[in-house]
Amino acid sequence: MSAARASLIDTEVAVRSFQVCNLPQPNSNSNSASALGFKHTDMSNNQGPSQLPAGKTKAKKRYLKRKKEKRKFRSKVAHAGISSVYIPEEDVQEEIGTPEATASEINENAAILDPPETSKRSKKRPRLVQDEDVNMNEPPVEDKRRTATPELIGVLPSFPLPALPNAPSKNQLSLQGVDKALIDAELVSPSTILPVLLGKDDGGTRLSERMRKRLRDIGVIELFAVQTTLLPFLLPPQESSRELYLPFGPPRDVCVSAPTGSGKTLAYVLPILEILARRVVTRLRALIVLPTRDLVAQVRETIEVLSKGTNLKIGTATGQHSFAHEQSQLVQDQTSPLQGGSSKVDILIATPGRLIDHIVGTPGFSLQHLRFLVIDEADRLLAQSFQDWLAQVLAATRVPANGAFPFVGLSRSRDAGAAIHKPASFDDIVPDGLSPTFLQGFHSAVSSFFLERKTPSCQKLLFSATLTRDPAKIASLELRNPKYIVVQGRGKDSEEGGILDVVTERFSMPATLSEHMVIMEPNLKPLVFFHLVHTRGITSALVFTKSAESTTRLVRLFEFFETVRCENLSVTPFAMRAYSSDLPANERKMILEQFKSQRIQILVCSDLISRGLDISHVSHVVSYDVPVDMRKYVHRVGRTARAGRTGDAWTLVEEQEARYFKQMLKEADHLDQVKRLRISEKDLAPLTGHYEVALNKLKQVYTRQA
Ligand SMILES: Nc1ncnc2c1ncn2[C@@H]1O[C@H](COP(=O)(O)OP(=O)(O)OP(=O)(O)O)[C@@H](O)[C@H]1O
Repeated sequence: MSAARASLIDTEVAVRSFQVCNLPQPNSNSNSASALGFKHTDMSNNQGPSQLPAGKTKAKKRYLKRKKEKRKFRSKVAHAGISSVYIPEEDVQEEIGTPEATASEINENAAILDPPETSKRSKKRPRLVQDEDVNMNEPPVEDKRRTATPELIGVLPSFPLPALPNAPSKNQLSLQGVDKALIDAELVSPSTILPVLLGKDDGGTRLSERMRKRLRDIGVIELFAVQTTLLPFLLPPQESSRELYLPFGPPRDVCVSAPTGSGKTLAYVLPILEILARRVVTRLRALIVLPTRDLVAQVRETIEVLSKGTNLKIGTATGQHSFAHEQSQLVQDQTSPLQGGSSKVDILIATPGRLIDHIVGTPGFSLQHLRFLVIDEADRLLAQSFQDWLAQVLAATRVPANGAFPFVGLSRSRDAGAAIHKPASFDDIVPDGLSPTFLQGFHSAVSSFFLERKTPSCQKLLFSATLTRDPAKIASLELRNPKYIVVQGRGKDSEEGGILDVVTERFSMPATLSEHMVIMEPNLKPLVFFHLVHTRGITSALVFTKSAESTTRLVRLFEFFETVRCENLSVTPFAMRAYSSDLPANERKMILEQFKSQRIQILVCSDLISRGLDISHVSHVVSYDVPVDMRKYVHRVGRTARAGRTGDAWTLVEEQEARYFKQMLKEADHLDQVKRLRISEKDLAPLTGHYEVALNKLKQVYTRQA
């Protein structure tokens, strides 16, 4: 069969299918057939019998006769007013040449299939789109560029014009890539407090009767928001169900962001003491890491006060004493190869440097039994990478992946890995504890139901007023299903705002803090400071400078000034002292004691003590030199207005620094909170004479030194 013939057959098939559907025939068929050179009888014209070939067959005659009868019948029907019978001419014509099909059969089929309206419509052009194709839910969008006929506009579907998607909001963008746990943080209002009740009823605090009594004894009558949130999370409801270790349901780690002075220390100290109070044997079960010796001493004091009557032993490792002395204070037995170490303390408070020294170099010092690992001032400690302290501490709390016994203490090597993971023979092992980490070490050697692999129960608790959201730093902590708790400060009511504030590192401030800035010429800065000291009712102030040199100069100038001012007056000069890391430890301790007992009214220091230091009576904080970043600002001003007390913070800003400082506050969404204090020359006039004398005296001192 040639391709041309195949094409013709296809054409005929198409024509038939059109007939069945009663659609008009495409005219092109006959044209295409003739164009291909085939002799083709054009059946589309309504030709009469005269055009038939001369020799008629019987069938054709019969057909013509019937056709004639049909015409007669049609004209009769028309006369009778019956117009609903449809007899398509085309169908009749098509049947010519197919003698089997009679005109009456065709006529019958046509009458059944097609109502008269259809016959009219079939003559029209087929509609491109049916009405029901158009989505009625969407209003048609008029495309003015199209020049369609009104008929087409009515029937064509309308598609929305392309448009740019809505840009994500700034808030949405801020949350992108942020740890899901942080987005799901629990937001806590500072007003969430609980009373500390005496007697059987714990008032929802989950604290034991003994602990509540102890708190009342030291004047704590209610728990602050961060404490009321964390205690129920860390303490099971029943005292009797407080297991030391949870090998089959390891606890979740916790990250807490709460303003300065909001009571974060008690929030971790109380649950640690409550859980460890059940221990029988002394092991190192809680490790608290802090960035400075001063903070270690402060937290130790708090724990000692609250742990009275529990028999828990507390130790510190800060490097303040000799290494050998610390070793003897921390480890019972430095000679026996005890699997879990042999600790003299239940709770160790340490700075990271000295802690690593003990992990690496103290025989019998082990973190295998650790139940709590607290990292206070977490953002600052995570920023410290010396000796890779965090990785070493985490490694010391778990068993190595190869399943070797975690054997500690016999190596004095400086290589921590060697000390912690040194494999030992089974004979060397002297089991002395049942912490999950300890038991994990046995798994590879002894297969037993009782020694089936347990999950370490070491729970990490992170705290800061300026918690980092840096995913890399958080990842380095290897947190287990962490829960974030965010205590909102002043003016942070909305849920979205609370999380966004943490995510965008806009830190909360205590609600009781008032903040001011004074912008002045640089040469007037000391005089402005002296003016504030004498006119703003200072009783106890912390003053922050940018360097030890700046501290020394300010203290000397102030001493000269006070001497001159008080010469002719019967008043006691203000006592101001410098507090810096250059001073020997015991002198620093003494100065701090004098400040705490208010024998010194003004302490001038660097950012060394801007974090964590808790001195309740500090009425004012002065940033004599502007802080370099918002974190430092938050911690400096946070030395006042603690635990619900009021406090004032002033920042002295030299004219050329004003733009930078304001921008820093603006970026932290905090500019509105810091009011500008204007001090005129008239205000300063009463002090100018004394100031000039003091300045000259200082110049003489420096000239002599040079
Ligand atoms: N429930 C309480 N009732 C009364 N005083 C409390 C309570 N909880 C804590 N305090 C006191 O509030 C002060 C601030 O507490 P803490 O030092 O723990 O604050 P912080 O949140 O750690 O502050 P920072 O971030 O500056 O270190 C301390 O003097 C503490 O004794």
